Amino acid sequence: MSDNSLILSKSNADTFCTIQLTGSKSESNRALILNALSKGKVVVNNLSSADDTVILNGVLRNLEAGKDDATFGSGSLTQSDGELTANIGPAGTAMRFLTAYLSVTGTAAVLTGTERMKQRPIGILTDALGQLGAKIQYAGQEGFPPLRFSKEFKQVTNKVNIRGNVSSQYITALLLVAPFLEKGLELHIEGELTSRPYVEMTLAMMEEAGICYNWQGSVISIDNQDFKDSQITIEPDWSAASYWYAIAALSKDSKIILPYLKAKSLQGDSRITQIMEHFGVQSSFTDEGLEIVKTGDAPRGAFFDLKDCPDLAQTVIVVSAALGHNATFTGLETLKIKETDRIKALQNELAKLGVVLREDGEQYHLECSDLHFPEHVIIETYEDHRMAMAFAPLALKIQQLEIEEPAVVVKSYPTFWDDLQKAGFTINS
Ligand SMILES: O=C(O)C1=C[C@@H](OP(=O)(O)O)[C@@H](O)[C@H](O)C1
Ligand SMILES: C=C(OP(=O)(O)O)C(=O)O
Repeated sequence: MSDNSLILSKSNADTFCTIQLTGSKSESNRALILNALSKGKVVVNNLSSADDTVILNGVLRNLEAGKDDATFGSGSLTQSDGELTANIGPAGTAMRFLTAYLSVTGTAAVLTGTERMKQRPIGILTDALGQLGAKIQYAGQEGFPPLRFSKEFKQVTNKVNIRGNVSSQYITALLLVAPFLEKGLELHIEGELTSRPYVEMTLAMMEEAGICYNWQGSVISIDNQDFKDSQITIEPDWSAASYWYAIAALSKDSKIILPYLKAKSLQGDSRITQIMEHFGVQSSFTDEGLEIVKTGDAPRGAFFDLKDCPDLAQTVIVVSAALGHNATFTGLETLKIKETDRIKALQNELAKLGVVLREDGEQYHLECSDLHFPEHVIIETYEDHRMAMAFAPLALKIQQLEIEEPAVVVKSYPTFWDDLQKAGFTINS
């Protein structure tokens, strides 16, 4: 065992528990921007404890209070040589949403993040903001963070073109600030729109905050308008729920209750209910919450398109591998620019079980003919919370599952390891 790892095991293969999940980080981070732009008219309830949310909240609260020497989670706001720097650590949504927010509010600051964040592209968003009139400079490599924002913002047009196939977060960032823009926004999305449910979530939450919009074909228009006094209540995180589906799927028998998840969710990752039917897990919404049960009866799915729910990819691919289901996946293009290159990370770690994830143009084939479960496997996590959480359920199949850098889970699900213990997993460090 290395210094920074934990060993996970489970003495029996049945899982019966009730787990209270934290709020959705996607909903929370949208709500925080709406709260800040509305000057508090939009009130947020049940904010996520995800580090990505703690960071965005910290930046916004400290900017509001005029502070310049604060740390919050793995983020900070500091002043040096007369320049204010916001460090948002690994939080993609914080980086993208703040890029739009700092631009249009004319906040002179530098926005930076982890070394990985400096490799995650942002040029599509800075170009779009440039079309609106923002003056953003690259403080490092062109097209990537860190970014330097200027004190002045003068809107020159409301028409903006943006590519839709790299990250929906660029589009969400622009939509969130649109009601604040003097001339409003007419956003023309070019090409395919990836992660579409996240854009739908943004607009639905803006509607809750009293904002009217018009979405026709590939054009979304939002006029300059005021927010209304409103309350937004954040639903628990469906991406976090997906790991409990994986645990149910790999258990012999299971009944897991996840309170407050809704059948009609704004989160596209609620698609996990349908996907997991293919792995023998059934969902029902009861008075106690979402109940997930292993039935074992599975219409074997052999093809999954995850373009609408990329954050489910690791969960679903690992479950499929562990059950020995060969399958083909599409819609995985954006995985290479997330917390790590998730395709490479999956390929490396699945190889330890004899499973191959073979790239074939836009398709990825999962080939499980050599699947085996060694007694002790070490899983690397690549600074990616979802690598740790997607592989953890394998402790139901592997006697000693060692997870490197387990603290990565804090990004979206800080109590993940505690919750596993509640569910009967044993953790040794
Ligand atoms: O808007 C959001 O809250 C998110 C959008 C998705 O990113 P992409 O649009 O880059 O796929 C998703 O992967 C991310 O975890 C959260
Ligand atoms: C991709 C993710 O986050 P982000 O892009 O916001 O860093 C994620 O949580 O899986």
